[in-house]
Amino acid sequence: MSVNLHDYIASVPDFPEKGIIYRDISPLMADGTAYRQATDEIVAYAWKKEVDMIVGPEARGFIVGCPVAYKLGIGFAPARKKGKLPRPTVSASYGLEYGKSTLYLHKDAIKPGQKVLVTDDLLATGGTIAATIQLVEDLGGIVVGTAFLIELTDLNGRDKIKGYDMLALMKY
Ligand SMILES: O=P(O)(O)OC[C@H]1O[C@H](OP(=O)(O)OP(=O)(O)O)[C@H](O)[C@@H]1O
Ligand SMILES: Nc1ncnc2[nH]cnc12
Repeated sequence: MSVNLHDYIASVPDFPEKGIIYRDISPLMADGTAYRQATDEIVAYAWKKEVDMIVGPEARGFIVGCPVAYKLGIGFAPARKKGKLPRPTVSASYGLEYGKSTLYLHKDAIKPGQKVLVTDDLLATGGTIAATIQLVEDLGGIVVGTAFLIELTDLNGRDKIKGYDMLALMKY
């Protein structure tokens, strides 16, 4: 059975605290068929790219990346927010649609030369993905692709990752 992934994102809830149109992936993740279908599409992409390792930013990059890593039998490294990782890290700061943040990756998370796929739920301004790519590259990893459930095309996040291959399952 195949489902229309857009249907799960179509109802846009208000999120007054953030003051933006918020694309909530929760309904998609809550449906096993939709979650598996979205995961399988990213698995097929990662398989073609011969990915060795997946890196995803906290928090929703984990939701997208971990099942892909599990299916391929490869590792997943979390890029985390401030104060979460216990061992030495590299870090990168970035701007968001609603604020600023910094991401951290353990220095031993990636081996130089490993082919890495970066996953996240959504590409908005591109700050998060650009920072995650920077962390991987600081450690000598090769970013062979990026994969998202959603791309918000008006925010031109793509421009921040020019030169990197990209898969977006849904565009708004
Ligand atoms: O392309 P950008 O403008 O960088 O925005 C996209 C990022 O924003 C959201 O994460 P958020 O920082 O809100 O963290 P969360 O996943 O912990 O909610 C989303 O999950 C992406 O990671
Ligand atoms: N518009 C949006 N909806 C959901 N998550 C986001 N992260 C950044 N922008 C977002």
